Amino acid sequence: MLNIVVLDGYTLNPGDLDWTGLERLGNVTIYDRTKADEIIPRAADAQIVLTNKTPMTRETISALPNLQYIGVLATGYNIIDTETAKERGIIVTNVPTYSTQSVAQLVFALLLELCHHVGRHSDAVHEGEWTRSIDFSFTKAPLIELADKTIGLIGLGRIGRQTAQIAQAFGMRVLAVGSGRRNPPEVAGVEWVELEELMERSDVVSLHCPLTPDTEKLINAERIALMKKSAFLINTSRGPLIDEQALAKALNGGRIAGAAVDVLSTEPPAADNPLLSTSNCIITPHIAWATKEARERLMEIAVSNVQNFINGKAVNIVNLRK
Ligand SMILES: NC(=O)c1ccc[n+]([C@@H]2O[C@H](COP(=O)([O-])OP(=O)(O)OC[C@H]3O[C@@H](n4cnc5c(N)ncnc54)[C@H](O)[C@@H]3O)[C@@H](O)[C@H]2O)c1
Ligand SMILES: O=C(O)[C@H](O)CO
Repeated sequence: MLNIVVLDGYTLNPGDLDWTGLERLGNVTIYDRTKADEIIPRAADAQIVLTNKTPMTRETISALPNLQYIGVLATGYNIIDTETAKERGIIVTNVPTYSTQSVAQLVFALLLELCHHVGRHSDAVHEGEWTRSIDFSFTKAPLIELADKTIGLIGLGRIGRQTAQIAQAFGMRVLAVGSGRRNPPEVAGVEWVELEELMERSDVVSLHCPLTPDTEKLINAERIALMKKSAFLINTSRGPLIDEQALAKALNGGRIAGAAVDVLSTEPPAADNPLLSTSNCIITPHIAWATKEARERLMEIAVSNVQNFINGKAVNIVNLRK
C-alpha cells in the first residue's frame, strides 16, 4: 500500500465531510496544517502528497525521493513548483470545475454588495436609523443598477464563463481578455478585447485568470489608471494578481469607486496589508470555493484523482504537458 500524506486537510474538511474514500486507497495520514519546516519530515515516506495551500518548492520536492504524485486540493496550483516536479517525473494534478458555480456566485455577492451596500443598510436599520428617520426610505450610499453596465473578465475559462452567463442575466455587456496565446473561441455575447481596452471600457473588472509569473501584479498602477472613476474591481482568483499598494492608493484617492476581493497576496494577511485599512474595499477570507456543495465535489474529485494515479491512468495533470 502507498503512503498518502495530506498536509493541510482542515479547510477542505473542518469536520463536516469524511476522508474514508481516500483512506481506502493507502496508508493515510492527515494533518490539519503543516508548517514549512514540518513538510519534509512529515512527507519523507510518502509516495503521494496532497496539499491545498502548503507550498511544494524546488527545495522541498528535491528532498523527497519517494514522492511520485502531488495532488493539489484546489483548482489553482500556483503553490507548486511544477517544473521541478516535472524534472523529477512527479505527477501534479489539480481539481478543476468543483467550485465554478460557487465562485461565480461569490463574484455577484461581492458586486451586489458594492452596488447596494446591503450590510451597511441593515446595520443602520438595526442601529435605529430607520426608526428615527422622517422618511419611509433612506440611503447610506449611492445605489447602482447593473443592467446596461459593462463587465470586463480577465480570463474566460470555467469561472469566467459562468460569471459571464450570470452577468448577461443581469443585462450586462461582457468584455473578455484571454491568455493571448491563440485565437480566442467565439463565446455567445462576449466581446474579446485587449487588456487596455477592457480596463478603459468596463464598469466592473473581474479577475479569473490563474496566478503565473506572467500574471503577477497584472493589475498595477498604470492599468488601474485606465479604469473609469466609477468602476469596481473584483478579485476572486489569486491575491498576487493585484499590486495591493497601488490598489489601496487608487481607492483611498477616489481613483476608482470600490473593490471587493476574496484573496490577498499573503493569506492570512499581515496586519499591515494596505487593503485592510481601505474603507471602500470589501474583503472576504478566501471563501469562494468553500460552500459545502463545492467541498463535497472537491473531496470526490481529489479521491478519484488519487485512484486514477494509482491505476496508472492519471487525470487532471497540470505539469507534464508541452
Ligand atoms: N477564490 C476561490 O476560492 C477560488 C476557487 C477556484 C479557483 N480560484 C482561482 O480561479 C482561477 C480560475 O479558475 P478556472 O476554474 O476558471 O480556471 P480555468 O483554467 O478554467 O480558466 C482560466 C482561464 O484564464 C486564462 N488565462 C491564462 N492566462 C491569462 C492571462 N494572462 N490573461 C487572461 N486570461 C488568462 C486561461 O486561458 C483560461 O481560459 C484559478 O486559477 C484559481 O486561482 C479561486
Ligand atoms: O483554487 C482553488 O480551488 C481555491 O482557491 C481554493 O483553494
